[in-house]
Amino acid sequence: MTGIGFELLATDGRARRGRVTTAHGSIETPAFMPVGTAATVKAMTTDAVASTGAEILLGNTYHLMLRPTAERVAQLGGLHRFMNWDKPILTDSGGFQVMSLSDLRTMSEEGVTFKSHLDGSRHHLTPERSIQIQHLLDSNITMCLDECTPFPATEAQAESSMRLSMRWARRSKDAFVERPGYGLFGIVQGSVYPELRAESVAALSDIGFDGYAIGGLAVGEGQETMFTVLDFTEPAMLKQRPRYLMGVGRPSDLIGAVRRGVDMFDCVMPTRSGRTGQAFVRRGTINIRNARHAHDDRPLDAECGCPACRSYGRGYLHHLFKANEMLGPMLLTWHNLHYYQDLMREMRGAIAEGRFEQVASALEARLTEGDV
Ligand SMILES: COC(=O)c1ccc(CCNc2nc3cc4nc(N)[nH]c(=O)c4cc3[nH]2)cc1
Ligand SMILES: [Zn+2]
Repeated sequence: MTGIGFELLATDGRARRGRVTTAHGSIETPAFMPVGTAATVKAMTTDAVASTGAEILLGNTYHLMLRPTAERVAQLGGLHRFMNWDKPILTDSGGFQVMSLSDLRTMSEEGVTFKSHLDGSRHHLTPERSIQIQHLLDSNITMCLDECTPFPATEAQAESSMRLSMRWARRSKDAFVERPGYGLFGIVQGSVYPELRAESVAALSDIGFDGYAIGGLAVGEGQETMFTVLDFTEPAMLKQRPRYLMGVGRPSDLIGAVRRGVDMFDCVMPTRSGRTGQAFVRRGTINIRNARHAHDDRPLDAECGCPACRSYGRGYLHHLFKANEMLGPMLLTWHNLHYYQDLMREMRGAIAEGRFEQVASALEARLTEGDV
């Protein structure tokens, strides 16, 4: 098998149950990837991440090229060895992070030049350099360097941005070193415009990739627009290849996107909001810092089997956050990741049994019960 493998095991409507196979193991889909930006899923050991059921992590080219550099990670055995995670890793290519984190950046046909948000040093990222960095990291799934088209964008702006990304996709593919168990994903752009999305899907399919990400979403367009874009983009995408919706999302986003044929997800939501005291539970969300949890001895979610819910009450978690104790962010991060994996596992089972719509509607109905 050169590249990565993908088996489509079952479908239920447009929802898909599949399996991605890589050199570091397989991933059951639909799958959620915890974000491990700087070679760590913040506040979690890799054993803790594995205990939630996660089978693949996301790393970031942008952060790791700045610190400690890709060459240092390679020198120390690659990202798997470096961070003690022996399962698959996907790395984003850096374009999105440059635009959202660095300053003084200039875009050209060649690539993007930017100043580090850490120390102001200048850096140059091209498709070729991004692919080389992800190779040095020993990433199982490499992402093409693209431009995430800002939202909103006029059709002309979106067209020009998407076509640049398609030229960069060709250069990324030419720079990628094919290895069994390692793959390269293209990224569909085109903002909210059906013809541009279709042109991008066709361009990437002609080049040929191991999987196809849907980029340019979760950039402030809102859930309804995101679903509309999925509704007209997904049908044109190759069925025998994984689809990855970048940067998504909240539980209701995941349910709606799985319903529309997405196989893979990543988002900082469960980890970043966990650190600020927001817990995702089956009935909605809980802000543990709210005074009404101070005397409540119930677990965050009675149906959750995570270490936080098994051993601690809301009153204790409330105390930890009020006292700014580091165990607070650790436990809420662990809970959120565990809940996200439970949600994906429940959807995988439902698709396999042909009960997706029934299960998804019930999950969505419970979520609207609000802050509990
Ligand atoms: C507490 O939660 C948060 O702070 C928080 C912040 C941002 C997002 C949204 C992230 N959205 C997003 N990430 C993305 C990453 C991307 N990478 C590439 N290469 N190309 C893209 O086209 C692209 C689009 C994205 N959209 C979600 C949650
Ligand atoms: Zn829990």
